[in-house]
Parts: sequence; structure tokens; C-alpha cells
Amino acid sequence: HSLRNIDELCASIVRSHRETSQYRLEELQALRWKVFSREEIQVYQSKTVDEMWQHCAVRLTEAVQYVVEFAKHIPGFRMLSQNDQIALLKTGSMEVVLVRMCRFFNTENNTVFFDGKFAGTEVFKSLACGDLIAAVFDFAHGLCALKLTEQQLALFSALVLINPDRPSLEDRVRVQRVHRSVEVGLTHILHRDNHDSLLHKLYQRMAVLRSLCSLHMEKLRWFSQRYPLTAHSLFPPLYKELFA
Ligand SMILES: CCS(=O)(=O)c1ccc(CC(=O)Nc2nc(-c3ccccc3)c(C(=O)c3ccccc3CC(C)C)s2)cc1
Repeated sequence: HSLRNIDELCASIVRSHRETSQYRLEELQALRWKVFSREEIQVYQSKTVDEMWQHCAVRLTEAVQYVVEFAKHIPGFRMLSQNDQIALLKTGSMEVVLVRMCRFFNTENNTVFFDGKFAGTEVFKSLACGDLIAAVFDFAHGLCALKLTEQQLALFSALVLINPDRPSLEDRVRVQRVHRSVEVGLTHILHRDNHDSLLHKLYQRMAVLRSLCSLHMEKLRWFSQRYPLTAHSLFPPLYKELFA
């Protein structure tokens, strides 16, 4: 790995992250105190379980579509086979959405940017999966505490996505090679930022991420069994393709 290659790899991943975030950090910062009124919260809480799940699935699918775009611009990712790209996105896209949440989570009032304003956990009450929402908020809190820069977040997102341990990969060795180059990039960035201790903490967060995503899949299975019509006909196709 010549230093030039590593710098080029980092630059392209950071550029891809910036171009595939629906909102710039400044925009989210400017909206931080725009929270839902009691009446608006009441409207969310009076939705039925399947209406609220459908509403979240649409939002999540939109966030996942941007993650797919992010992946496509990562140099090593494009070189992988179609099947391996899908296999990595199937399990990794939700994890990257959760990692990106540290951009749109306000730790001061425990709210997340959702539907144009910042929402507390009470907004998601009608989802009937308080444990998933509490776990997602806790995870976002923990990640925000690491105060990642956009560059560190971009490299960490790529590292989470290009995971050679995913099931049903055809060319695991090739994924390992790309994973290692991204890891060298992240280590390089953290060293340059004089924050070497962060890598170990980020690996600990990755373990929490996996359990959070399996909790999400478990809830999705519960939901699809209880509301088969909504899950099969009204969920966005990409959501079904990736999560069902
Ligand atoms: C990510 C790029 S960005 O420009 O920063 C950006 C761009 C756009 C937005 C707006 C946005 O889509 N916010 C969403 N919030 C949540 C959410 C909802 C419940 C709690 C915590 C966050 C969404 C979800 O549906 C979600 C996300 C992760 C895990 C679980 C869920 C809900 C489950 C039940 C499907 S989508 C925010 C930020």
C-alpha cells in the first residue's frame, strides 16, 4: 500500500459519503431544535401498528437507497461480483444507516431526525417495538459519544459495509483484501487525527451493531407474520429485497 494509494482511497470514500448523505451536517445542526409538537406526536401515536411500520419502512428504504449509492462509489466495492455486492448490502446497509444516525441524533434532548423534525422515542410508540427503538437510541448515543468526524464516519461506514465475515460470499478473499485496505485507510486517518485509541472502540461498536440488526430482523419477522398484507404489498420493494 503506497501512501498515495491510501490517500486516494480515503479521499474517494469521503467524497462518496459526502455525496450520498441526504443532508449536510450543517443542515442537520440548523434543524436540531425543531422538535415535534404535542399535537404532531399525538398524530404519530394514533397511527395503527401497520401504518407506522409502513411509514418507517418508507423512511428506512430511502436512507438505505443512499447507502447503496455510497457503496457503489467505493473503489474496491465496485470490483466485487454482483452477488457479493448484494450479499454485503443485504446485511450491511441497515448497519450503515445505524452508523450514520450519529449525524442526525441530538444527544442533548435524545431525539432523532425523522420526517423533517427531531423526534423522541415517544413518536415511535405505535410501532409496538419499544425495545428496538430504545436499543437504536442507545446505540446512537454511544456512537455520538465518540465524536467521529465526517471523514472518520465515512471510513467506518465503508469498513462496516465491506465485511468479509458476511454469509454466502462467493469470493471472501477478495472482500478481505478490500476490507483490509479500508482498515489501513481508517487507521491512517485516525493516526493523522492523533486518535489511535478510537479504532478499538469502533470495533466494539460493530459488535453492538450486529445484535441491533438481528433485533430489527426479529421485529420485522414478527411484523410480517402479524401483518402479512402490509409487509408483502405495501413495503417498498427494496426493503423486502434487503430485509425480508
Ligand atoms: C443518513 C443520511 S442523513 O442525511 O444524515 C439523514 C437523512 C434522512 C433522515 C431522516 C430519516 O430517514 N430518519 C429516520 N429515522 C429512523 C428512526 C426510526 C426510529 C428510531 C430511530 C431512527 C428511521 C428508521 O426507519 C429506522 C432507522 C434505523 C433503525 C430503525 C428504524 C425504524 C425501524 C422500526 C424500521 S429513518 C435522517 C438523516
